[in-house]
Amino acid sequence: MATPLLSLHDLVIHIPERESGEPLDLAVHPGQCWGILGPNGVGKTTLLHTLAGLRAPRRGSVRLAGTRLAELGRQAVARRMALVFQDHHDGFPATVLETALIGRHPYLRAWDVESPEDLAIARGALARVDLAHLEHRLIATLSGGERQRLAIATALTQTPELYLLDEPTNHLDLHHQSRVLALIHEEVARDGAAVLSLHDVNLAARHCDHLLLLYPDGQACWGATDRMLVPEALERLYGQRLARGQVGGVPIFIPH
Ligand SMILES: Nc1ncnc2c1ncn2[C@@H]1O[C@H](COP(=O)(O)OP(=O)(O)OP(=O)(O)O)[C@@H](O)[C@H]1O
Repeated sequence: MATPLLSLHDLVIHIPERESGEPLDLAVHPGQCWGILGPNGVGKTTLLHTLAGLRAPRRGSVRLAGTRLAELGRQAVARRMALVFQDHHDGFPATVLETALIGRHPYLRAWDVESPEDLAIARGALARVDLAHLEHRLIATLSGGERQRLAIATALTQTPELYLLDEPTNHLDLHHQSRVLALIHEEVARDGAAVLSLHDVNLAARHCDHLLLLYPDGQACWGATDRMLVPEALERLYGQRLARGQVGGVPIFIPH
């Protein structure tokens, strides 16, 4: 099989107050969309930060396209991997378009200015998340959902192969939840890959082809979505009884 875009080797993430965790050994290949599911505080964000090389694991390693993350420079990583994390800090008063253009920085040298092509890529990304009409707005004036869509647009502007997204549907209305997950699908279908944490099992069932379940005691299991969506496993994951139904051939789970 071809080299995976991302691979986890004997990886144990560092959760300060947890003694141990099951080592993760899995590979994310082009064309795959992986969902991370688990209750609050289980380590979804910590895992994504570790996969991005922003936090050291307790044990094991992460490889990006076959090379250990630790051996790659940040610019090389940023050309292949885009991150959408939960905290959006305003560094300085920037417009929506200026912020999306940050996605082109991995391709520019120190004193380069963005080219017309960079501008076209950023504008195209803003249009894909329905933000084209706000390109001149200051980001401090955006709503929570608009900020989240801008973060997605900035990642799209980066034109990476791999997306790491922490709760990408956060703050989004129903239409934009669907829209953003469809966009991720489009990127994955172009030989990309995505790893995203989600709180909504039903979105995961519909949009992810592989799932990683993280349990509070440090246990984990992973595999193809249809094998992972077992009601008993999900009930144990969340400590919540679930009723299962089906819509259009896709399972749905409702707390009861
Ligand atoms: N700097 C820190 N010091 C101590 N504990 C920490 C620190 N950072 C994170 N933790 C703890 O590590 C655990 C995992 O946090 P993480 O944010 O990865 O969880 P999560 O699964 O993303 O949660 P949520 O679903 O609530 O977003 C939590 O119990 C959190 O309180």
